[in-house]
Amino acid sequence: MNAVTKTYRRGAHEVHALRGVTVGLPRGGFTAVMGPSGSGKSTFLHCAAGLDTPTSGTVHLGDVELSRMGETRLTELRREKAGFVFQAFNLIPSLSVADNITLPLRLAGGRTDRAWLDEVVRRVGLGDRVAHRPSQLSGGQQQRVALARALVTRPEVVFADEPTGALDGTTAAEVLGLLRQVVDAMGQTVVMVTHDPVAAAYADQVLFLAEGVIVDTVRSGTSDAIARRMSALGRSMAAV
Ligand SMILES: Nc1ncnc2c1ncn2[C@@H]1O[C@H](COP(=O)(O)OP(=O)(O)OP(=O)(O)O)[C@@H](O)[C@H]1O
Repeated sequence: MNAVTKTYRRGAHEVHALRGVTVGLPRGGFTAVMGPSGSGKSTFLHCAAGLDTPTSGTVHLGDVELSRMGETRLTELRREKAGFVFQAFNLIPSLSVADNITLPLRLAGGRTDRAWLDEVVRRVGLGDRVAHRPSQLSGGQQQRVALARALVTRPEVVFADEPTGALDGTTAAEVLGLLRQVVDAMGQTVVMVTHDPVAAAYADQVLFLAEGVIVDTVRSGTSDAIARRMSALGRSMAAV
């Protein structure tokens, strides 16, 4: 993404959620995005994924430029090139695990590659649960379904917005370990917004946003180092 700004209008006011963000997210890498509340993390993710369009600047997803695309084409492109994992899992309760996972393929009018589906289900450890309904699964298992659904289209990037926000520590660690594994073993690119330094430490690099700009990047940071960077950011914001 290059020189991306996003300005929201709230009544007579303008909110500058992103103020000129230029960053390349490494293909086959795991990037975490952190920052104080209101720093623009969700806006960044939404612009990067084509869920929202920037006010100015350009966004590429793979080799396609999103920023000037109409809504219909953008929707198609998101289905083809982006996978999503949200805090609230967002599974369809009336569908089985298998049907939840293959939903993006059906929406895109594509065929299900049986071998790939089996591979994805195996990788996320859901082999014996495919006939279950989401309500019959634990939170961690539901998030595994969401991850499988995100991977099934072989997306350019998996975008995860607080994927462990609703999970306890042990279950969160399992889901983060899986995200790490899809990067290492499958070469998948993952971008994750998180508040949690422990979660961010699973990433290869952590981008720190403050007031709509990237103010720092930490590579291969421990959770302690990331937490220290975050609290320093909090203090400098509080001093403004
Ligand atoms: N649709 C919208 N309309 C108006 N203002 C918005 C909208 N979405 C976000 N904002 C504002 O833009 C700024 C950045 O919001 P954003 O949600 O990207 O931050 P964030 O870092 O994800 O915050 P949090 O950690 O609290 O989720 C905030 O001031 C927010 O109030």
